[in-house]
Amino acid sequence: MTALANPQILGIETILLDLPTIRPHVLAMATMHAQTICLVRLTCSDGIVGLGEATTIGGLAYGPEAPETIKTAIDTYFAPLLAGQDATRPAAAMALVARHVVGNHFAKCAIETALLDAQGKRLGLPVSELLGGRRVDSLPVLWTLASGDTARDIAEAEQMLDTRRHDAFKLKIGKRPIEQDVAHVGAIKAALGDRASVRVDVNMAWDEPTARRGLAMLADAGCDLVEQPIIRHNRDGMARLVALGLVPVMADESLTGPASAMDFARAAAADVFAVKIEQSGGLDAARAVAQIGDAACIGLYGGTMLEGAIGTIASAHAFATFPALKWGTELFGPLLLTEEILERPLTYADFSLEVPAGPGLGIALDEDRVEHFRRDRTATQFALQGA
Ligand SMILES: O=C(O)C[C@H]1C=CC(=O)O1
Ligand SMILES: [Mn+2]
Repeated sequence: MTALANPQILGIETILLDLPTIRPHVLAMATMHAQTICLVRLTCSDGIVGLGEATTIGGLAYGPEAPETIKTAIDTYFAPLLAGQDATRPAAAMALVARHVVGNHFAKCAIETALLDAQGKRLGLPVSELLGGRRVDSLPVLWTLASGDTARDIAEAEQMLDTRRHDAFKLKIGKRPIEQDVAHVGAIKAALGDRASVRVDVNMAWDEPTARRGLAMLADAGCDLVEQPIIRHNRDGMARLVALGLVPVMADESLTGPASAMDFARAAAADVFAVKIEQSGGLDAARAVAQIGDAACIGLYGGTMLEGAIGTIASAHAFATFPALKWGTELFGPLLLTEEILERPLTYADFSLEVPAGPGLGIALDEDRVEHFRRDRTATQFALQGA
């Protein structure tokens, strides 16, 4: 078959979905009450439709893209560029995108996901097999305790342990004075004891002297891992914190793709990499981040941007191919939402998430639910009600 006869990309549709969270999710930079998903549908000339998703946290509070900017970028620049391109060559399509689009990692990730989903459906292979082959069929999943209230967090953790849903917990700190934050961590660790791993994410809220103090106090409180204690670009500061050897330090916001991974690996500026498909610029780039980390003997952890089901499963396919995953994953995004948008919900059991075995991402949307939660429909409804 010649390249010309291959199926082509016909069009790309983007839809914003607003989905409420089960409770407020309190982070240093924002408190979430809902999650907005930019859903991508990529239609090919052979009738195959690939799904992708971009999501972020708190609008523009977390990273350089928001669901609305991602939608605009895809509608205005990505879609015209990709129309008519060979749909069977996701890597070639993404190379074309890379030549014409600077940055926009989250949008690129959503498009790559849709291309891989379509190609997997076409070939009858799961995305993980297209990416070199999965090593595992399920992934350990942690839960973030971030209600803002210690007693409520302990009750939530106990319930997660009882139902065997999660036995590792990440606490969001950095918003309150350090003494209060560490007391909160200590109380939760004391309540859970050896039954659970307790870790923290500071989301860059500390300066380096505060982080030095914080790491010592957190080590005493029984904390297993400290994520991104200081600002993303202070690589040398991260290296100094790692060198203290008090508690493992994980890089998250600092990792924006393979070049940053190389930089942090060379500087020994992390004990662990939180690898995220969106922040890395896509699934392929996330795999490169993981491989660089692994080659530098840095532990790997599968991170989330609190994606919904599509982004979560795209992440799961990528993470399932990682050479190792010492620190597990945090792919719990869909569990933080009140609404299901899949025909069949994802399977969480025995502290893990199952990686689907069907073609492509291996999931299907419940189209009625998607229609119900799309922002343009809700906006129209409100406009009609207001009229
Ligand atoms: O890691 C982050 O910074 C973002 C995200 C991941 C889990 C969670 O609760 O928030
Ligand atoms: Mn983080």
